[in-house]
Amino acid sequence: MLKLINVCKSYKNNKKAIDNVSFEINKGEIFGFIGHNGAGKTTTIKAVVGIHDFEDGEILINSKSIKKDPIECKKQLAYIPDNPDLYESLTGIQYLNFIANIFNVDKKDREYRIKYYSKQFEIEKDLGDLISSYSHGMKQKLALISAFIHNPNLLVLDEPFVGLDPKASFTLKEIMKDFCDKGGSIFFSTHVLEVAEKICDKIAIIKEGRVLSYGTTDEVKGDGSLENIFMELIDNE
Ligand SMILES: Nc1ncnc2c1ncn2[C@@H]1O[C@H](COP(=O)(O)OP(=O)(O)OP(=O)(O)O)[C@@H](O)[C@H]1O
Repeated sequence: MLKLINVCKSYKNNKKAIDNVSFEINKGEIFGFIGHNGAGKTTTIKAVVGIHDFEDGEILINSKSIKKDPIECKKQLAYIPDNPDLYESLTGIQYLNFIANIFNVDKKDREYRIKYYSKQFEIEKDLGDLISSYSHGMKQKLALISAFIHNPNLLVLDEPFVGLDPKASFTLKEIMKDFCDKGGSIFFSTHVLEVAEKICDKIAIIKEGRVLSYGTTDEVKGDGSLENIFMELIDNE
């Protein structure tokens, strides 16, 4: 579903933010991307979703190149950044309909998905209110609901658990598992190692733009905990 082959990106200062990053996410897999602050997670994510160009390598979404076929790739995915900018002067429901319009989602499907996900995240009764009146967590929930509106094949989430209360975090984990059980794929970054260890099929650990470890969760953590392996790799490499 998503394949990165030796992807390199530098910013204007010529320092490589990501260096030869390669990994693959298959249909039905949850993939956790972990690394310290400034490791290159957001840069990789922005390259995957077509926001950042990159000098070398290739990124394929469902076998299509994000460089050569960006529209087809973007139709397949939904991306939620770590600090989503929503249109504050719209109500929640107006925003969700706006996103549904962009992706040409028909009335029946959008109504069903809006109802289903807003109920799951318990913001059904707030959808008529202006986004400017929402708390940080409510905005995060609205952004997450918008990601499911067009039933994407690939969900790309940058730090999706930040700002969510424990109940909403639990709900999101359940929704992520359900989404992948139905054949979707998820690529997400996180600093919450317990969550990664619990829900991910595969994990990559990145440091200073290079992938230090990559494989199934069991392969990456071996006999230890993910936290131990992470600390070891980050301190020693
Ligand atoms: N717009 C930019 N211009 C120049 N350098 C940048 C830019 N964005 C990121 N970088 C640099 O690229 C490297 C990777 O940053 P990135 O934001 O990808 O890290 P991250 O792993 O997402 O970090 P965090 O966990 O703090 O969000 C860092 O050295 C950062 O300073």
